[in-house]
Amino acid sequence: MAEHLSQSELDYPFKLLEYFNGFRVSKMIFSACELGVFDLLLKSQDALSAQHVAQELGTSVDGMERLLDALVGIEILEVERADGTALYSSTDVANLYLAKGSAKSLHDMIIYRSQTVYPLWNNLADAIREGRNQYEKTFGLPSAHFFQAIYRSEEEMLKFMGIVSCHWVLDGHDVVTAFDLSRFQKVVDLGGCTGALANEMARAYPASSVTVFDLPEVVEAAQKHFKQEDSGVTFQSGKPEY
Ligand SMILES: C[S@@+](CC[C@H](N)C(=O)[O-])C[C@H]1O[C@@H](n2cnc3c(N)ncnc32)[C@H](O)[C@@H]1O
Repeated sequence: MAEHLSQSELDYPFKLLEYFNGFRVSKMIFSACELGVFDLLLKSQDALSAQHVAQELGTSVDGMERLLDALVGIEILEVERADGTALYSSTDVANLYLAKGSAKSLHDMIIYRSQTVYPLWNNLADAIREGRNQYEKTFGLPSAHFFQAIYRSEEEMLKFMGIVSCHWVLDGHDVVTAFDLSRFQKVVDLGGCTGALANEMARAYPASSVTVFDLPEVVEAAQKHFKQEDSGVTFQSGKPEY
């Protein structure tokens, strides 16, 4: 029988403390991404001192040293010592997922979580009390129309589209092949956004015709910024009210 959390935690609340501190771990990674730590370490051939990183990224040396040590503590960075100086380098995982530009980069997802999702979750208790999203309180935006709030500017819309694509880079192939969908000759991804999932679908089932349907401004941006040549996916736009 599965052991309940409360029973295993009675002597010492390891898990609970880990849960309480989860936001600190998230914020360390978010901040390092925003400051460009992972991009700099990826670009550099050599391991770098905190002073070097701080100078390149325009931060305090003390703050950067603390951040780098904390990232070593959670095994995202590595450290070695040379003549008494700590030199930091990225792990393969950080290079692949946290720096910009790799095929599997989750950078856009991290920035969106840091700048949009995290502030919204800061008002989680109010969301539960009131039974509605917290765009108004968090960002001063009318929240009745969810996507009007999310797409409040082109920049915000592109950020949202970036995070949607990131998800499917990780899980898209597994999702579309979890069941054999080859007997469906026509597939429409309603609200298919950038077409990231549709691309996976088209790759897995080359005999099917795959169409993405989304709002006109999203389809335009998808084709301009996220288009995958040769994917065979077609786009159609419209704005059904519901
Ligand atoms: C949460 S996103 C999901 C995107 C994608 N299906 C995925 O799972 O990655 C919802 C999508 O629905 C689209 N959408 C929202 N309202 C819509 C409407 N009235 N008509 C068409 N698409 C809409 C949004 O632009 C967005 O791309």
